[in-house]
Amino acid sequence: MSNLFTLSSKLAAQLDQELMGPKVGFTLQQLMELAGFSVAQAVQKEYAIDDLNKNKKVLVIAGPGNNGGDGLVCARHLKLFGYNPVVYYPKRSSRTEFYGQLVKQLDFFNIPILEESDDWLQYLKPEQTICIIDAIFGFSFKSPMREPFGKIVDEVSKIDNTIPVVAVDVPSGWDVDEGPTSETYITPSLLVSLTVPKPCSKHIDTAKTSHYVGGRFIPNHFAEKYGFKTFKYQSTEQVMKL
Ligand SMILES: NC(=O)C1=CN([C@@H]2O[C@H](COP(=O)(O)OP(=O)(O)OC[C@H]3O[C@@H](n4cnc5c(N)ncnc54)[C@H](O)[C@@H]3O)[C@@H](O)[C@H]2O)[C@@H](O)CC1
Ligand SMILES: [K+]
Repeated sequence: MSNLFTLSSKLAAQLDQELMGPKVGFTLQQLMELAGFSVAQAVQKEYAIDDLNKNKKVLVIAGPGNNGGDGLVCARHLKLFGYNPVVYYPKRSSRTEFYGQLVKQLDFFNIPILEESDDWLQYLKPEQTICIIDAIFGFSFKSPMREPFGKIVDEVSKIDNTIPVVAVDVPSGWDVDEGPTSETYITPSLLVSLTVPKPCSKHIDTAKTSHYVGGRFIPNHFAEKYGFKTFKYQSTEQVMKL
């Protein structure tokens, strides 16, 4: 296990609340835009488009909360980067009007959005798909997993990384603090931790999984309050390989 600095699920939620609280004043929209943008940038670094894969898809699986929202934003940026994203969004968030707006933006970009009953399994074939974005659950996941997500995670884990899986913030099904302890979970090829890695990321197998940090939106004095230093991102980069 690495000696990487990590922030517990409780503190990550507290940090998030503080950023969006009255003193700091970020909106969820702002942070999600940067989070989704950074994941798209990590995908571009690890799975670049070339002549062989340019017609393939990127399957973005979006969950019901803000991790899913990061996936919706990421899909839009991937399209701008030249990829062909397809979004599987089985349980749409009705938390705020904002989610409806994100969906409208995907329509505007002609990005297909599959409903729960649509055939998303057709994209679980290496000849069809460059990579899969796991934006199902982030730092608020609590086991056991309810359907339809248990079946979805099972299907993705069955393909055994014949298509690389990119986990947004936390690999879905992993306990945020304890790691892969539940019955079904994603084993990512790439993990993009947002703001700061969560304790579960100490359980990734670094021989098989690349680990990036993204979500470049806090100053050092704020990071220090939570016991860490901001990461040394290069120039205008939105992600850094750990
Ligand atoms: N400061 C940050 O780091 C930021 C984090 N963001 C993202 O927000 C995520 C956290 O978002 P949320 O707090 O909305 O939580 P999540 O997106 O992790 O999950 C919450 C949703 O999952 C459902 N859920 C939880 N456990 C479940 C289970 N066992 N079975 C089925 N459904 C379950 C909940 O009902 C809720 O709808 C982070 O991981 C990150 O991806 C960004 O969007 C914005 C900035
Ligand atoms: K995830």
